[in-house]
Amino acid sequence: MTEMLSKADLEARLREIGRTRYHSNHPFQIMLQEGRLSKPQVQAWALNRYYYQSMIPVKDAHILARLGSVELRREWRERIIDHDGTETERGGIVKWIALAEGVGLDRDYVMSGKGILPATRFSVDAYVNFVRDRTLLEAIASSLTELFSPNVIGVRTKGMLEHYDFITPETLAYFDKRPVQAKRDSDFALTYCLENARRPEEQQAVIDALTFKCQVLWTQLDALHHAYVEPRHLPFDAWAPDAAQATKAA
Ligand SMILES: O=C(O)c1cc(C(=O)O)c2c(n1)C(=O)C(=O)c1cc(C(=O)O)[nH]c1-2
Repeated sequence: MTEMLSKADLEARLREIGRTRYHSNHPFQIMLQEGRLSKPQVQAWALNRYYYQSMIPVKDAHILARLGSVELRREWRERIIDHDGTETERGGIVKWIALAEGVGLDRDYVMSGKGILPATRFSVDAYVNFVRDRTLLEAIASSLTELFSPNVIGVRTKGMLEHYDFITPETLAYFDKRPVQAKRDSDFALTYCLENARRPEEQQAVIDALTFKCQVLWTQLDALHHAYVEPRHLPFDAWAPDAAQATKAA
């Protein structure tokens, strides 16, 4: 890109990436929300996504350490609090464990990280490393997928409650606060990126960071689909639906 885009044009480019590349378009996501997955396939999703959830505050701590003002740090630290919680309020990580238990997985097994797909680990670690190693602008831009998450969370939650008899509102409590938090966080990140991408190369870096992050999310669903839907090639050491240690005794 050689031309400088207006802020409105850069925002339009970012929204177009979300429209085409966000994981809301992934076949596994569509099967999940349409009730076309079996219980073990939903369990595999919950188990693997725990690793993503557990690493979000770690990647946000990398960003926090690089923010140069009290105001920016105060804003960003909310993300870590949302996931880690406080003495009085459950955070997202604890709520995700409850979700995993709610679909019948054993909490210690989920927290151990054993049995997740290698591609889950590789893509989540790639996200954390990207945020650690790239510029602050790219690190912040890589969170912009959250511009698109309120919509997919709404569709997914509604669909799961409608279609699966083993899913209750309590199980999905993780998602209750996410749309509001995601809107607050992504509005802030978008404003930051639009204001701080002051050269064409920086604008391109923002676009590339969002594209990369869409790939991080997409790869996780590709891996689930490959292992648990079609062709069911289970990698060595991955959780198998009948693995006794992973599911609660009835
Ligand atoms: O349910 C979803 O589809 C979804 C998507 C995303 C996202 O777009 O990265 C996040 C979340 N959920 C989420 O719960 C969350 O805490 C979160 C943090 C981040 C981030 O990159 O900082 N993305 C997401």
